[in-house]
Amino acid sequence: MAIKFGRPIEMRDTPRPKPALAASPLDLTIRPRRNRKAEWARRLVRENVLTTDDLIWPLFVVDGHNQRTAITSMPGVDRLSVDQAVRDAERAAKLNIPCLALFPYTEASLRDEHGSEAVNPDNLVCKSVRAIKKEFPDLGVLCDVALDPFTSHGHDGLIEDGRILNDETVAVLVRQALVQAEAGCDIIAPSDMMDGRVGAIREALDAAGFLDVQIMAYAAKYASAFYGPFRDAIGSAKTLTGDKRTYQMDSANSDEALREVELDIAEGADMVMVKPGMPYLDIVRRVKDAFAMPTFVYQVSGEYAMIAAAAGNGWIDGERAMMESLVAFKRAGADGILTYFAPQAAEKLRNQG
Ligand SMILES: NCC(=O)CCC(=O)O
Ligand SMILES: [Mg+2]
Repeated sequence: MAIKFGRPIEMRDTPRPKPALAASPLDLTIRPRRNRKAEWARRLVRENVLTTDDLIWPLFVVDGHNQRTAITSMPGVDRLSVDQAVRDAERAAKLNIPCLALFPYTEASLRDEHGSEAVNPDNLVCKSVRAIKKEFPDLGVLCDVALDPFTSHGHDGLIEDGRILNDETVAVLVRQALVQAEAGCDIIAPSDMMDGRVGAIREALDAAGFLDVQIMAYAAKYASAFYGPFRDAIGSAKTLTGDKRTYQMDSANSDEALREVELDIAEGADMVMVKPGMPYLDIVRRVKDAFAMPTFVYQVSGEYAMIAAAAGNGWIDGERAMMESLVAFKRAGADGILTYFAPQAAEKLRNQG
């Protein structure tokens, strides 16, 4: 069955004609509907506004030239060769989207147990950063720090005897962050959930003179089924062995998110993030209220896929669901949103004037 929003019926400002249905008026002094009577009135009392300034657009990059390959589980999102990523950067700049986030699809032959390609200064992410910053120096570029796009086992860290090694992983992440900063990345975003990585990365960035490179910590990142399509996009869906529950958070927890965020702030995070988005709006609100930090939220691939798939089937109005989901993040307290809808949302906002 098609679920659509009806077109709003606006009341006229002129006196009503005789009502068709007779009823004695209720004795109501307060009628909340008055403030909703017309679009101008709704605009006047609106509490939260989404703007293009709130958007970070994640892109997937792949080796090759002049390539845009569709990602089946993310309708409308492509993997891009570096030259095409630069074209999307141009689109972002034209739309005034402040920042891009880059994720690589690493060739199978370059993946190994240690994620060595992550620290290669010429890997796809570093190449893309250089190419984008060269043409669009004023566009922000965020790079994810974690090993999952580079490991043969699909985990974010190094493994020994089936265990994820925290401190050894942090040492590699520090090197990964440094090659990204050297390539020109503006925001380093550790998404690995190892303990102590923010502090270690901050110290190394400062020691190398990258005093202005920001850190956006994926501070409260939950072990989530909603990452499925992302793993298709970066090619780790088939290789991932087991799950990530020894490092990503348990979806039943909320106080723990505050402790995680507090640690990352103490270690030097400039901005914090909650991920996924829509199932965790309560966490966004708690984090914003508790720390008053720049707080971001990631509307992840599965959230995107649900809306895109339902819209593609004609089951919901995709554009309205997109805008409703994005303003919900603002209402929950987010200062910004990483979303695959960024270009469509920015276009819609521009056309609205
Ligand atoms: N570190 C980045 C992600 O894991 C993104 C997940 C998603 O979009 O599903
Ligand atoms: Mg942590």
